[in-house]
Amino acid sequence: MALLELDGVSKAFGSLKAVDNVSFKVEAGEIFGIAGPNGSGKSTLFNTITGIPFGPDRGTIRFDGVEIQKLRGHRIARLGLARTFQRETAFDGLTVFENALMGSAFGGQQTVEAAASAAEALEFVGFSAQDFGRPAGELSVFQRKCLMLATAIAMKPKMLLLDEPASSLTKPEIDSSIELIRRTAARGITILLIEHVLTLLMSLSQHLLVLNEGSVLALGDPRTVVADQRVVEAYLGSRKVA
Ligand SMILES: Nc1ncnc2c1ncn2[C@@H]1O[C@H](COP(=O)(O)OP(=O)(O)OP(=O)(O)O)[C@@H](O)[C@H]1O
Repeated sequence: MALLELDGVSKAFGSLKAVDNVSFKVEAGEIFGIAGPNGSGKSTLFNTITGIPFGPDRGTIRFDGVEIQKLRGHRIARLGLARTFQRETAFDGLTVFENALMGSAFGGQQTVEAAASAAEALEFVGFSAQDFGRPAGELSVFQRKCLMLATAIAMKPKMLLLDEPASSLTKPEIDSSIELIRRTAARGITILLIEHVLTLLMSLSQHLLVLNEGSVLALGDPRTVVADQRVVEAYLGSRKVA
């Protein structure tokens, strides 16, 4: 049984079909990539899956055997589905540790366990104990992305939805992100990943889905998908993908 299964999922804003009849499956343990041009519906798709801030208008979403398309965001999170956002979101006035604690507490853990998971997740993404007391507002963009990831990992999710984890990063930071996502998957967390940076998608994903104008344009092995002429025309232009 797939860990996540979408069947005919749609979401419209007025007459704009932002997500249009999308179906796919993500198997437990894999890294599944989603690409597509600006405005193709990637973030809206994540929103409909997580219920944050809204679910789909139509279609079925099954996570770990449970239909979630009508559940509220916090219920979905507590089933083990966590997400990060395109823009680095953190509570700037709270410390690094308090931010991660928000994740483990939101995930439903009690005080002692929540503190331990927060500390472990922060160390896992590269924070030292000295960083724990720093205000999140002091962090660099890369560190804020790491904090957002740690906050999600502290929830102890079965699956993590990462929305453009490499945006606004330098090449060495992108390489560090690739390594971090790989290590996160090695913890047994299934990953659904939206990204514009193709090197990241190509080096990490076992399956790649390309959205165009809200619909699935191509789905399959990443190398086959990026060689698909429709994908080249819609998304890659004339750029060659090594
Ligand atoms: N809350 C909203 N209200 C109205 N229209 C929206 C809303 N959210 C998204 N849209 C529209 O839905 C379409 C899909 O947007 P979405 O942000 O999902 O695309 P995307 O593929 O994630 O784009 P990008 O790569 O630029 O982040 C766009 O035309 C966008 O303007």
